[in-house]
Amino acid sequence: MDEQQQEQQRVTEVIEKIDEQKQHTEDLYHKAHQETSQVERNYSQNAKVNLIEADDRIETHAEIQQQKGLVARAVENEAILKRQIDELSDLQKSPYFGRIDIKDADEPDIESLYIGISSFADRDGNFLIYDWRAPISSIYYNGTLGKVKYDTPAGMMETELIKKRQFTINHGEIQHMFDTNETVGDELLQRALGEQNDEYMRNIVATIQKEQNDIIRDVYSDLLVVQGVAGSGKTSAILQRIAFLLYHSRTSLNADEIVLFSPNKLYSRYISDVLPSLGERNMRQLTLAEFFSRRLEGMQVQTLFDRFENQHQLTEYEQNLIDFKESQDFIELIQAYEKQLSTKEIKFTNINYRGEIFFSKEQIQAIFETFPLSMSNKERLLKTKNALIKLLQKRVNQEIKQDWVQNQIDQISDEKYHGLVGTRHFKSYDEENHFIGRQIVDKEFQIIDDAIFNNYFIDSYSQYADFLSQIDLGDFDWQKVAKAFTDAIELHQIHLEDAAPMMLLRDLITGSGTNRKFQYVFVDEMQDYSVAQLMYLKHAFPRAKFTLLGDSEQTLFKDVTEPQILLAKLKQAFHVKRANLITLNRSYRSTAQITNFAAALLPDGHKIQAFSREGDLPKVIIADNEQQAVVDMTNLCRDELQQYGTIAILTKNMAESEHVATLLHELKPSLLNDGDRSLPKGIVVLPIYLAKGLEFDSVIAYNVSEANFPGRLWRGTLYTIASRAMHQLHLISIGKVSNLITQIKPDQFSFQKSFNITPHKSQKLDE
Ligand SMILES: Nc1ncnc2c1ncn2[C@@H]1O[C@H](COP(=O)(O)OP(=O)(O)OP(=O)(O)O)[C@@H](O)[C@H]1O
Repeated sequence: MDEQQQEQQRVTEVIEKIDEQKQHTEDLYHKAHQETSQVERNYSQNAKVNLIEADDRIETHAEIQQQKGLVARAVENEAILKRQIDELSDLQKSPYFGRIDIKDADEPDIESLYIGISSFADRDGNFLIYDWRAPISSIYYNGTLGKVKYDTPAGMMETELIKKRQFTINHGEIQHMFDTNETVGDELLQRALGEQNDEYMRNIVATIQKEQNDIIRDVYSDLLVVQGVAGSGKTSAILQRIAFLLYHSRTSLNADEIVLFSPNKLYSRYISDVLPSLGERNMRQLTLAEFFSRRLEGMQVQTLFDRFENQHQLTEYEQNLIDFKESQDFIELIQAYEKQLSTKEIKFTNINYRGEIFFSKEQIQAIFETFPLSMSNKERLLKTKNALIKLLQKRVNQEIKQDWVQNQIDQISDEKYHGLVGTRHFKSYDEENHFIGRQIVDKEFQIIDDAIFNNYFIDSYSQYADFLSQIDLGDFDWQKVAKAFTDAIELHQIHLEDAAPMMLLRDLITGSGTNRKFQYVFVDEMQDYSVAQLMYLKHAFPRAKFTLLGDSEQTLFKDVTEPQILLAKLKQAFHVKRANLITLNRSYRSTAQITNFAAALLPDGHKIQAFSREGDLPKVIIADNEQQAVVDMTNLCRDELQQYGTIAILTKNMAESEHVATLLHELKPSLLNDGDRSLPKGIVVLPIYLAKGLEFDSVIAYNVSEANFPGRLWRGTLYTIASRAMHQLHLISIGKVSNLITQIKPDQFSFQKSFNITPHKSQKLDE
């Protein structure tokens, strides 16, 4: 038997064992299912017991609670077994993708370990497959043959790596198999990357590269910053990292304690399948807009999309002001302002009830002033809150005796009565009356209670305006800045650059706004976040370790910030000890021709390494007018559709996308906007900021003319557009092509004047 036959025999044997285990688990599952049905039946019968009979009530209640517990446990048990069956089914199709042969110094024999998506042991406890996240599996990703080290909970271990073998196994058959000394050989990666784009991102466990593995397995850093060029696998790496962390800290971390800030809803959907495909639950996902609007209820916070749409229209003064408001210095000014706030400067406001003052601001301020100055504002406010709650309780007790409450008690329905009273017993009528009255008033005054609890007696907006008006720095007219802020608030609007500082000020004064539950915070596309926003996130999740990923070159409409400078800034701003910067320079998404073209758009693009997957040169098509561009795009789309599943026409803004979609209506393209949650197949038209983090088989960049992409501030936009393409890239220009492109060496792309004319290299691009 040759080696492949031997390996195939093992695969077949392992699959048989998996099958046995699966059948056994399925039996257990059916039993569990019957048990669940039984306890559910018991529960519904018990729940029907007459609850009106007072004597039975308490007993029934206890019984129902017990039954409820039983139902929950049975359902959970069933779900665990179902998950195991799913995992075994996945393993059956492709039980593993790697093999390492190792020899420990004190062992005479060589041991062969097979690595797959999850562990599998036979009935005698022999591991037939090791989970890719197990300590020993790191050798597969990190090590070259010879002496290797790997980290375990018991410390560093050493062994000798004798062989590394990779497999592609499909439906139980070995398709390819080869030995390698590299991290993970090019061959497997070539195959993975050559495939067409899917609706969902795939996991990359079989082909994780060494530098990606460093990101995935970092359990030490409090702040991990990843600067990775477009397509270098940042998003892939964080998802595998989450799966790794969940495995590594199985008993102390669950998926609900991890939050990922994602750029948009399309992206959220695109990545949603990776963790389930690895047998893990998804983490929480939020966009920055969602996070802000939850914390600033009733306000319309400017979205990042709105910012992108309008940024290029800003004057230099306006842009400078935004930059300053988004800086660490500005956040420090807020912190200093809050520290020195005197009692008189705190902006109290009335708590109203049904249009009338319930607690006046003077009354609240007077209470606040009764607490000693030696306390911090935060402590004094907490005490004020408690005092207000006591006063409210007093009012509740007085209110119970009012006619309106007594009237409601007299007219109460049986159902409502039982809802309020439950299983309680009362010694007297008065006691019962007081109890019910209290419930009614409590409910009525809930809104006041909420207002106290949420610190609505502090006018955070006026406070922030006050802060703005007293700044004495830079060339800005701060009185005007404060007025513009207040005017926007009148319309329930808040600019993006004001949101984080404003919330921070509110939280610092009131001692609120922090969530200690989250252990990990991930931010993808970090270049779209300001330092002020990131500092606010750190404040909001004080216990969490942060992983920030991005590409400074994909900054839209702005100059880039060097990653080292950003790390230094964040390290200082976050007050962390263990910060780590990992740089990824190899790009996997696109063919080498597309990556090299995209890299050439950047001044220091030479550091970007293309993965050696060959394809066509990107093509610039010059149309004389819009009509001709439409003909070109139509022909192009029809051609590309023969070969590819998704073709994206990317524009620089929404208005342009709408225009293009109208022009191409015959092709019935899907026009995507901010609210879209899924990516259809076929032709899609969308602005680049909505395509962040996404990729398409074929990309058409719309109108890359000098008039549409003038100057260096558009460089990042063009680079981001070009780097979304996996297999084909076309760039349509109406008239003279942007200088950002014409400065590229002519052998890195081809061009043609009109779609049906054969390309002619000597033709001048800017003719
Ligand atoms: N080790 C790998 N094995 C297989 N595929 C990989 C690997 N690394 C990256 N890829 C693929 O490369 C593409 C780009 O990866 P990903 O989207 O994670 O990159 P990114 O750095 O987040 O990109 P961008 O910043 O441009 O959005 C994806 O299709 C991903 O599956």
